[in-house]
Amino acid sequence: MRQIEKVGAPDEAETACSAGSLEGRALLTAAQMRAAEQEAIAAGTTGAALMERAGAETVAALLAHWPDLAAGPGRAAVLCGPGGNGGDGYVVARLLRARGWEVRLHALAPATQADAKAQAEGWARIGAIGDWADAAGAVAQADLVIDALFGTGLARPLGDEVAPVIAAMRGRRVLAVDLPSGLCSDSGRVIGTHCVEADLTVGFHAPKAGQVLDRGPAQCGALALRDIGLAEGDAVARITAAPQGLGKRAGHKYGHGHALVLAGGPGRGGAVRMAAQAALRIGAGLVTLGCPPAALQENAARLDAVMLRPLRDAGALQDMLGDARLNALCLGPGLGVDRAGDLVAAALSARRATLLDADALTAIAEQEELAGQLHDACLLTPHDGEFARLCPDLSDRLRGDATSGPAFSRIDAAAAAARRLGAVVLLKGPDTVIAAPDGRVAVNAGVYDRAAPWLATAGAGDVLSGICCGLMARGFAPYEAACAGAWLHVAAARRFGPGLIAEDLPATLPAVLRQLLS
Ligand SMILES: NC(=O)C1=CN([C@@H]2O[C@H](COP(=O)(O)OP(=O)(O)OC[C@H]3O[C@@H](n4cnc5c(N)ncnc54)[C@H](O)[C@@H]3O)[C@@H](O)[C@H]2O)[C@@H](O)CC1
Ligand SMILES: [K+]
Repeated sequence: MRQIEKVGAPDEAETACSAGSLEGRALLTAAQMRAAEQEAIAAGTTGAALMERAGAETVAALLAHWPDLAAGPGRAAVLCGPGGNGGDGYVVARLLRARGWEVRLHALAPATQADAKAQAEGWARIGAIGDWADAAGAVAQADLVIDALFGTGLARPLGDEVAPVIAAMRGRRVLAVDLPSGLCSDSGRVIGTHCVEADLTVGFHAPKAGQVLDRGPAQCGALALRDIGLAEGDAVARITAAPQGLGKRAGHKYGHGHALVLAGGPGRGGAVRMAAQAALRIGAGLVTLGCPPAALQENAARLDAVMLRPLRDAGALQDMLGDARLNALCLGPGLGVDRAGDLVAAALSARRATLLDADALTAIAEQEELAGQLHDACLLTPHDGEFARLCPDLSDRLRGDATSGPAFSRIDAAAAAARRLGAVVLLKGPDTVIAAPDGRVAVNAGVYDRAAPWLATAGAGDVLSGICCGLMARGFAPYEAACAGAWLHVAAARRFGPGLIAEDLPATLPAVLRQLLS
């Protein structure tokens, strides 16, 4: 994935957005971006001034990103669409030309938006607006391609007349203004089939959801965010940030919570043992692994600090939960589909903080009455396949072809699932989305981080479950535990780096914590 090589690569200083600089940022939809623009216009600025600023910031960002282009002028192909995005393109063309660049500009369609029209007229006084039929030729000869076809106003698939021009971009440096054309600003999905693949995307004001979700990072390349003087308004989600409150007071281990992690039969305990260790590492005072008697010996041979309890069936779990000090439960990894339903029912009736993953999610998907017992102290951590079983209709909308914008997004899907299930949902992926039933949504944008590919390893998700469960034992509410857990999970992977296997994640947590708490 190209953006991962770029961000955090040796040229990091010129790359405006790494995972670090996106942390905590508000994510906007196209409608929210338009509202911020309208608010600024109502407060006295003009659309023309914003467009001028956007164009100037784009040029500044490209010169910062590619110092060799700053050293001397080259040849640019500027591709303009009919709306505001095209308007930004006309500004960029004028500014590059003023710096001595040879600029060939091609309009896909005449400018129709008022400010863009004025910019197009201004450009026409100093340069030519070439035919679209010649755009591919100009692109093939350019040192730099400026994609200013469509931004937040993309409403339908790009026409086939764009395909040869996109094909000609191969091997060229491509800068997308605001968004790579063809990419949906709200979902990060490609509308239709054609989409520009940029090396650098210069976004304005705030990151857009589509820049961090789904195909967004791959199509955007590196992301440079530039201020254009708008005020912060509503946001659809936030990017996760380094968690607060992980320091520990001195005191008895029971003061730091007691997590119960349930395991399946012999030979199925690897995932659960990693989850239990992660829960301990993240600071739960005590962690007990409950497993069928036949698996006790195997687990005992591989665990020391984690306590073991035989747990024959759901009745035994109910008895065990008579101990109110067991304040967080983890059901899922390796549990076994045969036993999962009864155990999940017993766990849910105790109404403790409960993490549900893997086999526990399958049981909930298959037994409607279990879904009805979910409560707001539950955290569900499905990957895409599990999500499809839990909420097939939402998954279908997410996976179906996107033919018009804005398309249904992973944020929409996770938020709808959280509302429907009445529980926190963490939808796993390179762009993990965490949604609470009260409407809060966060995105863990590990995609802009070199750790992401190393996290695609067996058992990594089980460790995430353990981290989140450990945090819930420590008293974090499920949504906060999920946000912190997802962040810590990526931070551990980033710290460990290449060659990571799931076991390394719990072992790396202390170093991550040390850095956070220093
Ligand atoms: N919202 C803001 O605050 C600012 C927006 N600016 C720029 O303006 C852009 C948004 O402008 P617009 O809302 O005009 O949207 P766009 O410029 O993205 O395009 C909208 C126009 O394209 C047409 N269209 C949509 N999809 C099409 C398709 N597949 N094929 C052919 N035509 C299609 C629409 O009918 C409309 O005429 C932003 O992306 C950004 O680049 C900047 O100038 C700065 C300020
Ligand atoms: K664009």
